[in-house]
Amino acid sequence: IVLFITHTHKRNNTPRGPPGPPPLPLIGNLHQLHNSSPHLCLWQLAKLHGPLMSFRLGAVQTVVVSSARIAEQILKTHDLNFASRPLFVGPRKLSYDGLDMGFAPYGPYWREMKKLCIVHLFSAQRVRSFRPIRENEVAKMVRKLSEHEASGTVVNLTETLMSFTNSLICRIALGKSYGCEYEEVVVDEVLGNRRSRLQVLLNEAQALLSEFFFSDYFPPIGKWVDRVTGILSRLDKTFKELDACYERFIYDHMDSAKSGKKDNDNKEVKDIIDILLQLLDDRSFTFDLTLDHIKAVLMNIFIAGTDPSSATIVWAMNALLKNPNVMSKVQGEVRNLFGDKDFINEDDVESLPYLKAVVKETLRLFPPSPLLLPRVTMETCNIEGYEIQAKTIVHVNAWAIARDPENWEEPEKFFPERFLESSMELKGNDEFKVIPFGSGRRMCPAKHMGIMNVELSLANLIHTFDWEVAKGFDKEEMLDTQMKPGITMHKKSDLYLVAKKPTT
Ligand code: HEM
Repeated sequence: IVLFITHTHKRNNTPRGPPGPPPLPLIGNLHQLHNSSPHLCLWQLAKLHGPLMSFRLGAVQTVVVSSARIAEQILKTHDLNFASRPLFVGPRKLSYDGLDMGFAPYGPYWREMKKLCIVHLFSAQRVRSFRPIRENEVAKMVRKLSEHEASGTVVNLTETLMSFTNSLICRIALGKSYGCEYEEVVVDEVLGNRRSRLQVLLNEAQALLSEFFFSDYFPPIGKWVDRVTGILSRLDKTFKELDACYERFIYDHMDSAKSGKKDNDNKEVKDIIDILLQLLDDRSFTFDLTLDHIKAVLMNIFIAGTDPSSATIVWAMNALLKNPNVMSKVQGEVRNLFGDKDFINEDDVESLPYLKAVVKETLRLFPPSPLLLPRVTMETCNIEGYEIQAKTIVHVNAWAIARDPENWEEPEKFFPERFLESSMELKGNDEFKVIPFGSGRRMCPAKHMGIMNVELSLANLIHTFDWEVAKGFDKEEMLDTQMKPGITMHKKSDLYLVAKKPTT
């Protein structure tokens, strides 16, 4: 009786956690999520349980935020307490035990690594220095597409854009496109398009970063299950191959620095490895920079730098093909101003407000990281009267927030005009209605680079060509908005299109 009374008293006086769906024994709410689009399942659940919802995945307590008001609490008011990341099995391995910037837990090491990245890799001056590479790679892509246009052959635009962003990031990070020297793999059965081995490895790493590892959710038996399913050996194999690639890139740079010959496509522009190798002798950091730190940063640049940009351009083209009025308005803007030019450069893009609005509207409706990257609480705290325990995993559903009818008129409509009338810059620090780059301390440090990649390539794609869905493909099916599973939200069906010379 004494135990019963003490227990009941304690329970009545314990602050309440956020509401949520009742968990099943052992698995919790795992059965309510499916891997291909967890943000959609969580959005539906949030409609029933509210914008601050808690649930359990195996042994892991999780909270999901689905409104701009609560996102502001998490990413601004209490940002410090929510600034850490959980180091799950996949990210732990691929980030050399959290030596990178994206997956490292919050603390003195992450702060120092962030300083290094912001000052040396993502500063406005550094991003400007990569401009010739961006313009050169976009021009190369347009030349390739012109060959298709001249011969009237079908283009897999999704694959073209993946290769473009991969090639761009290779030149920014490594000085040249290494990928092609590795064995190539056919990835497109219809047209026989191929991807370089490096691209295939990065895609595998991307998949592994969001794969379900039992060890993360069922600690005592999980490792054993992961061994049996083979996922741990898949992770090990990908890690070893990628590690060998990074090592080769770094040693090639060291060799050419010793010999004084720059084996590079970039002429005067310093690439990311050049910059990081110079920092090896810099004693101003609180830790000794090693090759593993450089490899971990390279992983971030490759994974974060390639997929979100190509996914966004694909979603933008998909939306424009589905909305011909918007397509002709944005093409009108570009062609009226620059009709006589062969190439739209980065200065030209600055005078295209409607194109910029199209990119913002794309990022609102199709944020490439719909749940941002997961956070973990450092201490127990109180949000809107609910207690959130320390070590709770937190997902911010940027997808749901950007479609909330409380904040957006006709939220499902692709309507770039809504951004012409507002000064919203997707910065996230004062506007939480649309946060494709996250916000607060862990916000994307390369927002400008990401937006510039998307705006420049989109401007040239729609300026140089008119686009149609290729004959023999079902238009409705191809332009649907289904997504592939993964840490970045890619469109499920590839865009098979025909590029044509503009008629007017
Ligand atoms: C359209 C393009 C891009 C989008 C939409 C995007 C989006 C994001 C998002 C949502 C996050 C997590 C933010 C949070 O947790 O609050 C993030 C983090 C990050 N992004 Fe981006 N990103 C883009 C391009 C890039 C590029 C080009 C790079 C680098 C070359 C990059 C590097 C990073 C890094 C290093 C982080 C981790 C930051 C940290 O945890 O401290 N991103 N990005």
